[in-house]
Amino acid sequence: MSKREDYISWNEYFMGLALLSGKRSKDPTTQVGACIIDEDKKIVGIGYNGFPLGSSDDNMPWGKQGDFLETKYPYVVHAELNAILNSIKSLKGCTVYVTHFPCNECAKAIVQSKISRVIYLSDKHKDKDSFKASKRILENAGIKIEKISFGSKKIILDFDETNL
Ligand SMILES: Nc1ccn([C@H]2C[C@H](O)[C@@H](COP(=O)(O)O)O2)c(=O)n1
Ligand SMILES: [Zn+2]
Repeated sequence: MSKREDYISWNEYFMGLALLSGKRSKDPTTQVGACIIDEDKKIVGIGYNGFPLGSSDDNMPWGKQGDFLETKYPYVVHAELNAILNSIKSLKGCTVYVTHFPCNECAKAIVQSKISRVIYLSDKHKDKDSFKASKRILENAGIKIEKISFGSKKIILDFDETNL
């Protein structure tokens, strides 16, 4: 019997984990996931966007417009920051896979934690100033930035045990 040839690539594996992590997000508009790996391709941090620990989701707003204090924006912890805060070791030289290009606040945290590469899937917020600032922060710090695309590739997770 010869080996399987249609196994997933490392990029598909780690971005897949970032996408799966984003599925935990309760944000009704944008679900973001991040997965940090070290130079040995070991997963060292993972996260998604959500309210801070202990903040009941039922008491916090998920809106986007109107009174700033009644929107999600001042309260949500971004996926990249959660992945950094959840990390189990120093992140020097690590790579972060993130479903959406980091904002300026996450870019600062990425730089400060010495992550050296950002691989992202979507730049849907690219016209916002915070994302222009973020690109500047990352580029100025010499962080490698890569957009990956898998075309229309889909990975289906089947939880039916009889199909395993
Ligand atoms: N790189 C990013 C970008 C965004 N987020 C979070 C922050 C919010 O929960 C949501 C964006 O909401 P929208 O303005 O699209 O309604 O995504 C993140 O965690 N990391
Ligand atoms: Zn952010």
